[in-house]
Amino acid sequence: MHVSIVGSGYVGTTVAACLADLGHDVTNVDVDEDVVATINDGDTPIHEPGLDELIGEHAGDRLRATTDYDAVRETDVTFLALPTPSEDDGAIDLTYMEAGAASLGEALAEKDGDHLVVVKSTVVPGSTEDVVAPAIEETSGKTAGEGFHVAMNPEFLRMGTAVEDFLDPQKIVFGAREADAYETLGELFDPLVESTDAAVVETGIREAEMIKYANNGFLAAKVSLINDIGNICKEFDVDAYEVADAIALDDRIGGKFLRSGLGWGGSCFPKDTNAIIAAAQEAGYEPPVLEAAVEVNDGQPERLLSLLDDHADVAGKRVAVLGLSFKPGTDDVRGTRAVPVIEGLQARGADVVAYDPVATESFDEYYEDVEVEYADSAAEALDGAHAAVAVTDWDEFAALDTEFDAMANPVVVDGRHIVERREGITYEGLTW
Ligand SMILES: NC(=O)C1=CN([C@@H]2O[C@H](COP(=O)(O)OP(=O)(O)OC[C@H]3O[C@@H](n4cnc5c(N)ncnc54)[C@H](O)[C@@H]3O)[C@@H](O)[C@H]2O)C=CC1
Ligand SMILES: O=C(O)[C@H]1O[C@H](OP(=O)(O)OP(=O)(O)OC[C@H]2O[C@@H](n3ccc(=O)[nH]c3=O)[C@H](O)[C@@H]2O)[C@H](O)[C@@H](O)[C@@H]1O
Repeated sequence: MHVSIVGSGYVGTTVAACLADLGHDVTNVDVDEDVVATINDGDTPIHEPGLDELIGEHAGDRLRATTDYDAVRETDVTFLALPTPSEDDGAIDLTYMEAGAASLGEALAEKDGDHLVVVKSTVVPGSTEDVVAPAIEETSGKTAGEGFHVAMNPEFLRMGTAVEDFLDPQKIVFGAREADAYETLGELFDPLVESTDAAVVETGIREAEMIKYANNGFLAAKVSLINDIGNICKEFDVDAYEVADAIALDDRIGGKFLRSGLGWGGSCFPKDTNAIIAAAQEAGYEPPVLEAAVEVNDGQPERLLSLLDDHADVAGKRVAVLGLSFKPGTDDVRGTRAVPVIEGLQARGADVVAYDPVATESFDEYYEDVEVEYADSAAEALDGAHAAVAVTDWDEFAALDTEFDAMANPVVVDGRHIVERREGITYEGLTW
């Protein structure tokens, strides 16, 4: 099939390269000329394992990129993989979706024949039909359900394993109204359904939109619940990781997403929990469990710092921060817990020196206002430090050993259950 994908960030680029790999002819449309040039050169604009190989293989053949929306007319289906950030109050900001839909509508105005528009972005229930479709109608002069059709296909990939997740999904959700839309989506994803155990869920558009928030909300709340339990464990000198290993044996609970500590960050859990809470409030319902999940999450960095206060007065002292990315395996720093930790340390008067294996540059660019010294290695960060805090669970932090000997005061507060306890250091775990 001929597919266009509007927006070529983490999701749009991954989906485009994977659909090309499944045999489709794919065009990425993005407003960013650098992103477009990078893809056409056979390179990846984002860092994801396996993505460079796929783009290298298919660019110039079944995969291309352009800034020109007119290219969508040559395709049967357009996915919208545009950003859906938060407003100041946490509510979803749909301005990118509206702008993309308006440009798409202008291009479709001159297309004869049918076109399917699929919202891939995470949007609150109602957005596809009440915001995206009218924006396309306005500039195309066509009517949704006649000149073009809309559908919703949420994405569940994780950063760091995006290609693997897309090519081996547990479920594929098609939200649509008409049989034709299910059929087109079915045809598009058929190679994936045939080659994996993926379940296909055919549902309504609003249900598809909500499934994405339910998925992320459930996972975020699961981590907050284990953090809540972990905080209780800490009060009673109980190891929350031993408790988690035991409850994981009950398959109604399961063993995933039970790592307690500093809590969730990233570009999606924080924004999506806030967006669905704001949407629920707007509709007249206060969701207490999701609100509590956010509250527990927001409290974890300060709990870590208060444990540090028990062991060291860091005013005027060098403190090492180990890890800047929001999770290991990525240089993405959006929503990272490193920010509240660093700000809390600086509020205590500490001189922060931070180290991350890959995310130093992105952190420095993304958080221009956060002033820290960067080290080239964990050993350099620890050298002369009066305390260290572990923020990201990079494997290399588990291997640290004699590097702690160079600390001026060997206190380690671990927010991720990653540093090994050893002789000679005062070790404090956040929930164990
Ligand atoms: N990043 C992730 O792991 C996941 C993200 N999502 C959702 O997917 C959506 C997209 O997220 P990301 O890919 O992370 O965003 P991103 O910020 O990485 O990429 C967005 C791209 O859209 C482009 N763009 C902006 N306005 C445009 C316009 N008017 N026309 C054409 N291109 C335009 C930007 O230049 C950028 O390349 C969001 O709703 C997000 O919540 C869903 C699952 C996973
Ligand atoms: O909507 C999205 O963008 C994506 O959000 C998450 O993916 P991602 O943000 O890449 O990262 P996760 O691996 O889910 O981790 C999120 C955060 O939770 C934290 N976490 C995760 C698991 C755990 O046990 N404990 C824990 O603190 C991680 O450190 C990280 O900060 C979801 O897992 C994806 O399914 C979803 O598509």
